[in-house]
Formats: sequence, C-alpha cells, structure tokens
Amino acid sequence: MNPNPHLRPTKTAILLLNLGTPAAPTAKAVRVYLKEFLSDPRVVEIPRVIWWCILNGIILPIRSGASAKKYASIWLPKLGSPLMHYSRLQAKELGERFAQHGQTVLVDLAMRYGQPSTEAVLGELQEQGMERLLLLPLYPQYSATTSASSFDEVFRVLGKWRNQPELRLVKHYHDYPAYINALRDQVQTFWDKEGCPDFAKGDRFVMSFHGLPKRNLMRGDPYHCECLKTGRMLGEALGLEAGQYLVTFQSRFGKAEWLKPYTAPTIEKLAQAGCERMDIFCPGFPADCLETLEEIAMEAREIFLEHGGKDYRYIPCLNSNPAWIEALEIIAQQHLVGWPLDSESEAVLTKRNERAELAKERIA
Ligand SMILES: C=CC1=C(C)c2cc3[nH]c(cc4nc(cc5[nH]c(cc1n2)c(C)c5CCC(=O)O)C(CCC(=O)O)=C4C)c(C)c3C=C
Ligand SMILES: [Fe+2]
Ligand SMILES: [Fe+2]
Repeated sequence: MNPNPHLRPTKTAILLLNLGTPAAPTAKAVRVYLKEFLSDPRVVEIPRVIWWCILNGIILPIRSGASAKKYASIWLPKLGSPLMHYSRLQAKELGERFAQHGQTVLVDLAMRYGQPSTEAVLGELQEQGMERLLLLPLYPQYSATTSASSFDEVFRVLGKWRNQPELRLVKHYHDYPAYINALRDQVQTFWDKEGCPDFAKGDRFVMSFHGLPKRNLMRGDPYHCECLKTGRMLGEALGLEAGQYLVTFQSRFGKAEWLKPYTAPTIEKLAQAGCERMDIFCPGFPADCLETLEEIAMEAREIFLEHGGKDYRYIPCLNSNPAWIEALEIIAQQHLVGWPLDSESEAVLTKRNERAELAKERIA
C-alpha cells in the first residue's frame, strides 16, 4: 500500500465478533449460556414478561440438560468448544497475516454471550492504546438476531467511555468474491480428495444455513435473501446447475414457523425419493460448532441413512482454511481504506525523515 503522507496512522484494532458458547458441556454451564443468549430481545422478540416465564419455567429446565449432552458429543479433547477453538484460531491467523504483510494491527475476538465478553475485550484493547476500531462479525449474512446484537453490545460498552475510538463496522460479506472463493475452495478441495458427486445419478449438494423465525423476514430482516444469494453464488462458483444443489434452513427453535425449507425434513424427503448420496455444507457458519457438528454431521446423517440414503458426506466449515483467512484480510482491508496502519506510520515517518535529510543536504 502506498503510504499517504496526508493521512495520520493510528493504532487500529480489528475485533472479530461471534456468538459465544458454554464454558463447559454441563447442564449448569449450558443453562448460564442459554439464559444470557435467549434473554436477548434481539434473539427472541416475544413480550418480556411472557417470555421470562416461558424461558425460566420451561425452556431452561428442559433444554439445559438436553443441550449439554449434545455439547458433550462435540467437545474437543483438550481444545474444548469447537466454536471457541476455531474463532480464536481465525483471530490469531488473521493477525499473523497482517504481520506477514508488515502491518501492525491488533486483532482480537469477542463473544456476544459468555466469555471472552465484548466488554472485557474492548477494555483490553483500550489499555493497548487502540484509537481506531473495525468490527468484523463472523456472520457473513447480516441478521438483527446476530450481527446487530453484537454491534448493540459494542455500542453499549463504548457508550460508557469518555475517550471513544473511531469506529467502523462490516455489516455483511455474503456476496464478497473473497468469501465465495473461500467457500468454493473448501468444497472443491473436499471433492478433489473424496470424489465429486455424480449429479446425473441423482446425488445432491445441500447448503444448510441457520434458520430464523419467518416473522423476522416479514419484518424486514435481510438474512433470508442474503443466504439465498450466497447459495446461488457458491452453486455458480462450483459450476453447478439449478436442481443439483439446494438451500435449506436448520436449527428451528420453538413452535413458530421458521425459514423454509427445513433441513431435516428435506433430507428425509430426498432420501425417500431415491437420492443415494448427499454432500452437505454449512456456508453461513465460518466455524464448526454445535449446530454443524451435532445437528448436521450426526443427527441429519442418521435421518438420511434411516430413510434409504447410502452415502452422507459432511463437508467441514471454513475453520482455518488459508483461503478463508485471506478472505478475512481482504474484507478487513476493504473497510480499512483511509485508515493507514501502524507500520505505514513508520514508512511515512521514514519518508518524511528522508526528505528532511535531503533538504538539509541541499541547503548545506
Ligand atoms: C430464537 C432462537 C434462536 C435464533 C433466532 C438464532 C439465530 C441464529 N443463531 C446463529 C448461530 C448459532 N446458533 C447457535 C446455537 C444456538 N442457537 C439457538 C437459538 C437461536 N439462534 C440456541 C438455543 C442455540 C444453543 C444450542 C441449543 O440449545 O440448541 C450456534 C452454536 C453455538 C455453539 O456453542 O456451538 C451458532 C453458531 C445464527 C447465525 C442465527 C441467525 C442468523
Ligand atoms: Fe442459533
Ligand atoms: Fe441445533
């Protein structure tokens, strides 16, 4: 990057934002996590008093134990929660990429619920002298339930600060070529290693996104449209034709109607209709987590095999794919334009000093 002497470089931080995860796969820890998560009015829009009774009287007593068992089935030995492990890895590798390119930037990870909390991480960045802050959610598709809730939390914390940083945020990147390219790379690498689906024989490629109440779409949440666009772009990038791939929505919660088609019933119907091999991928989850490893890689596999399917292949999430870390850097760089980074400050100063030396020589 060409340092512009008219721009003043400052200490810049990139804060990756993700959902959060329980501290342990136990009913007690899951209850603490679910209580904070499901008390967020951005996530559940039911009137507070009614929801408080349902949450505390029914959901938490029943769901905490059931979810804890599921978490225990995907917990990584020594590494813990996959969502935490991969999100941390992504932050570390993104920081290293900037460093490799000679740019100094503070890269950190904050969770919306649980630890490391947004408040604590922002406090640490403040102590390190952060002057500019770029928020980069690990949600490629924007939703008020996820991205907006994470931004709300940052604004709440900064609202208490006397000396605030300059602030920018990445709203979404569901259709950025770098993100689509990373998804394509993840799927194509799997197919190169394990073999391509035979679409002529009826094999199918399913892209499963986290669901949302349909009511949220009707009230203006753009998430559904963004998932469809990602799905279409990934299908095109893989050279697939309409009909060879499907977009579905998983993780329905409660009795209300959610975005359709639902993943599990779609898998069941495809198996019953004679689809023998299915490849399934979750493009909306940059990191593997409970929703992908338990619900899709385990539960949905059983459904497919029970209903006549023969070969079910789960394609892992982006996790630490170098094409994904590169995409994160490209997305960040696009939003850092006009914010020269620290090493550039050194470059600018060196240039200024060189010019001053030359001027002195000329005078002498
Ligand atoms: C009303 C409930 C929920 C909405 C709305 C919702 C939206 C939403 N969630 C994600 C991403 C993730 N969700 C995860 C877990 C999870 N989600 C809900 C409920 C809603 N999500 C619950 C209750 C849980 C906890 C697990 C369970 O008890 O079923 C996770 C995984 C976390 C982990 O620790 O691994 C992710 C990631 C998105 C992207 C989204 C809307 C777009
Ligand atoms: Fe969720
Ligand atoms: Fe789930």
